Amino acid sequence: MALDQFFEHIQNQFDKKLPFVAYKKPDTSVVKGLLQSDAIIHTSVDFTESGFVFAPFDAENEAFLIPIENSTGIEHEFLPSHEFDGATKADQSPSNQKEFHAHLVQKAIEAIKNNHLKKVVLSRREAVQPPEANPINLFKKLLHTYTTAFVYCWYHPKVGLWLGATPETLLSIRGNQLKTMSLAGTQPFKGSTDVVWKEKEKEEQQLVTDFIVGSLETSVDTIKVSEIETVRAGNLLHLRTTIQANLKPGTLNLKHLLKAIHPTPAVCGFPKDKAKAFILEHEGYPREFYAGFLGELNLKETTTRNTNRRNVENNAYAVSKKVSNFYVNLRCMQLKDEHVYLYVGGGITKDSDAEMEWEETVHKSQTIKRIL
Ligand SMILES: C=C(O[C@@H]1C=C(C(=O)O)C=C[C@H]1O)C(=O)O
Repeated sequence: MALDQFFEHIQNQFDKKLPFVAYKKPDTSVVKGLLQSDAIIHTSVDFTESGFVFAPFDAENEAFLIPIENSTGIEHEFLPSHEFDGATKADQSPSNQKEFHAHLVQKAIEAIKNNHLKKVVLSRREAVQPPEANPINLFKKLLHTYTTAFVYCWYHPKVGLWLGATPETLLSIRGNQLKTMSLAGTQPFKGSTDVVWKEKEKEEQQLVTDFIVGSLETSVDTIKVSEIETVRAGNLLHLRTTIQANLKPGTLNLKHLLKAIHPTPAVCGFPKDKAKAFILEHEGYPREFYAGFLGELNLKETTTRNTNRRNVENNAYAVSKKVSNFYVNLRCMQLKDEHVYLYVGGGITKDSDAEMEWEETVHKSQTIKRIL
């Protein structure tokens, strides 16, 4: 199958109003698709199913599933033709949202100063001009522009269509090995990753690391936490810590792990329940799948090993592992009922400045705006 045919399959599926997901994992050169054969809504009950999961911010709501057994998988090598230079475009964010956002940030700072919260991530939804291009073309543009992101296009006729290019891994599980990251703190990329971070950013990122390590503790044997590094995501820089662990033998319980870790303080806040309640009460719009998570659920990965001894027919043996790779749904947009929305947010702490928090959401909105 040629690459054009890959995209034609996805386009046909969309034209037939059948569910699908197409995606490329960070730093890989394969674009994959999972095309569901019916238009039924499937959900994940306990994350023991196999397929591709699309879960909302609010874990009380349903996580949708494209089950492996009801779908056809396709894939193709994908080599990006050009890389994005990181240039920032002029601000086109609606100023009428600015006042509301500043108010919201102020309310959060008060709640933090009154000791109700330590951090809360506040976001907004921005309606953008419907792009002329169709979603499959937008997906292609995202693929070419953001090579180190998890880039996806997810569609269900009864739910909507989402596209994104996220820099954040929620959880990767391969056999008994677990990987995740703490990603927080934002500044515009201006040509170098050798930058200075303020205490505010360092503290808010450390809070995410501590939360993740704490929430994994009962499920893992050993845990390795990397040094903090500065990473680039399109026109932005973030602070990142990589966390790796071995799950206690025989204890893989994805439902339990996800409940503990999602949503992290990178997209919700701390303490989790209070931050979530603040968001649901004050943000003034439904996040739906923004800051939720999505990705491969319990896929079987088989690697063949050969012991290299001659004339022994059955010395090649297959090792099979269950693999899950979930990403946080950030830098995303939604096409729904003739509307096009993009979603952006940032972490608020006691040291936040309302104007700068607004600017941060404007910068984040450019990840999507530049492909429209
Ligand atoms: C909430 C978003 O991003 C998250 C919040 C960040 C921050 O507060 O600095 C940085 C990266 C992400 O973990 C978003 O992109 O909408």
